[in-house]
Amino acid sequence: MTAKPNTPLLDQVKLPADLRSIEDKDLPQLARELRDEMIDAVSVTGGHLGAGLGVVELTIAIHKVFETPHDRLIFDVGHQCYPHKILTGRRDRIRTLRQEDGLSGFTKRAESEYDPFGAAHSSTSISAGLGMAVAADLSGTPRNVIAVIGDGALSAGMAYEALNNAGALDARLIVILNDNDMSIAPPTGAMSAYLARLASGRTYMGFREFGKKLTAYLGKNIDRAITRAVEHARGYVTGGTMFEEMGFYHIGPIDGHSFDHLLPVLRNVRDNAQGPVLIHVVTQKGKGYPPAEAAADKYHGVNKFDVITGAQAKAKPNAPSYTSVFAEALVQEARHDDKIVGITAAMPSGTGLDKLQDVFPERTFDVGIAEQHAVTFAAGLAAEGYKPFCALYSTFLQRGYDQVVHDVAIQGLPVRFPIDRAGFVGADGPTHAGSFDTSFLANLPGFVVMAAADEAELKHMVRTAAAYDAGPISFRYPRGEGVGVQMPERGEILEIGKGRIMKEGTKVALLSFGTRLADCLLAAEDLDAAGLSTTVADARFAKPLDHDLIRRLAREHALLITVEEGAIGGFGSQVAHFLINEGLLDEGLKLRSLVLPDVWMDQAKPETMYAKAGLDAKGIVSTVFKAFPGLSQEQLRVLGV
Ligand SMILES: Cc1ncc(C[n+]2csc(CCOP(=O)(O)OP(=O)(O)O)c2C)c(N)n1
Ligand SMILES: CC(=O)[C@@H](O)[C@H](O)COP(=O)(O)O
Ligand SMILES: [Mg+2]
Repeated sequence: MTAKPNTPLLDQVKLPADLRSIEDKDLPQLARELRDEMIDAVSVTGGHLGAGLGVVELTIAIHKVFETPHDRLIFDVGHQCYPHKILTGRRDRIRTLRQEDGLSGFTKRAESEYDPFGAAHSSTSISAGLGMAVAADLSGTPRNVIAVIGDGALSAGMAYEALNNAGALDARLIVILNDNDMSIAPPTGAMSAYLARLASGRTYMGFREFGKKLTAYLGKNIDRAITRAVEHARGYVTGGTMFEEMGFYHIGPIDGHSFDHLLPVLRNVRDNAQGPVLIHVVTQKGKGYPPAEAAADKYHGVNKFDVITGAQAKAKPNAPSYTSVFAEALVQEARHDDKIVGITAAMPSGTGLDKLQDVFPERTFDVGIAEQHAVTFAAGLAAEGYKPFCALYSTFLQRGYDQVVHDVAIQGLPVRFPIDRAGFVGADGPTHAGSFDTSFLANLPGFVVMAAADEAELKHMVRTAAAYDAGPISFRYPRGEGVGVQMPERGEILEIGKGRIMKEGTKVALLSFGTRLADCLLAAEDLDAAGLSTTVADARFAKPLDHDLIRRLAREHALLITVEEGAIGGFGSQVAHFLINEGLLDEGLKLRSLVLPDVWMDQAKPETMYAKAGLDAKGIVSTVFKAFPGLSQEQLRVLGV
């Protein structure tokens, strides 16, 4: 296809097949148009911008050379997939990105045949790609499988498990390492230094050019065994890369923004590769958009913004964010106790540990995208008398669960787990929802499990966790801003296992765990007005439970409802289990447990998601109404149900 006069090339590309008829020489023009389209789209949707800008040429080149979707293209994390989505039939929906009923912000199987594997959690692409490559071998299906993984994602252990296995299986898998020398923050760890050496080694490049020409020549004429021998020999001359030692044919580094580099290498690999190949491309996160290029975070995640100036829309917060309250409270406690250390898994700004890093850099550790390691690293510190705050988003804590059980809980080590992004997170959708941490922590013997009802409670829980040395302790809090309550200068130390009564009633008891407390208080106003006198209590602890409080609520009310921003198996289940075995249900108490629904809820505004889940004031009132079918018309009118 040659560009029609006065018609943007991008308008002629509905699917990659259209792209493949564009001449190589016109691809830079297509890249310019694609980059502009993406910038414009994200300026109105917000989302992940920097990563996608860095892979515009790479994405075009891959779809140009490989027969997607027959050839499988997997993006690691998937936050860089916006160019891919625009090129694969979703341009018309790209401005619905990360919104209710809109496109996912990550790759998603259900969304397109061009998304063979969903992502969002990091470092899964090589494993999934290897699975698909082996499936192709087993089924005798000639197919290329390409996994695009970033340098940050390559700091996770899972990536090495996959590289190790791929090398052993000698599978026909193409791994493209997208090295932009950035994670969300600048990368940490020895791997990023190693990659930097690879990307800058002139001598290495010189020897490699000669070695590659020789290998390529031999590779065409002699079977793979010889080629591998030569490759190995080359390694001795040029100091083979770690990837080659793991059985990969390593190509690069090459310029990931140059079609002159990308196209011949991809075509050569497509036509000649027999075993696993790793192509190391060097790109720039935020490429082509000066405000992103200039930003420290390369516009990794942005709000809506002005395309001309790059200025991001900043909603005026009514209250400080939970993350900032946590960060300031931790710094405050760290000033009082030099045993307090902070650990993040590549999310310093997201968790707020960058604030601790500013004040106590020597007591703050960014271990890379390595949650498993983060947890056991914290356990090692705790074993030596330190007070580690291992700050992980709820969803990412899932990655280190066995370490929580095996290395922390069984040994009763006093690791502190600040769990941010508890409950629905909104735009990131089901992959990032913090749904399960209460369920998977409150069942561990010896664990103390807390949830902050508001930002003042969060300060108390940071102080309590800092003071608690008897074993592991966690406290969860949601994404976004607090409720605007008065905050203490410094948190108080809470009595472990003790909840609090917020308001007294006589007929209905609402027992909240976490920030649904505000909705419980609102619901109680309506219930009181309808003559259903309602008690509201804040449990504060899912473990140990406040047995005295629960007994009292059970004995003095007709209906007890537990409310939490977590899946079944968490706080409500713990309470129900206690009530059952205490015989407190034998006396006719009505019990209801409000939890996150047993479905993967797609992205929307969190308040919309909670309303859909029946976890807002209206949903709580409705639950009471259903528990008392004999309500009068007047009561129903007052309840608005
Ligand atoms: C298991 C897990 N931990 C943390 C994250 C948060 N996260 C999303 S993208 C990212 C950085 C990825 O860096 P890289 O792979 O280099 O991609 P780039 O943004 O540079 O293109 C992180 C830490 C995640 N998605 N998954
Ligand atoms: C892609 C990824 O996993 C992170 O960028 C995540 O989206 C950050 O979430 P927050 O925006 O809640 O910090
Ligand atoms: Mg990177």
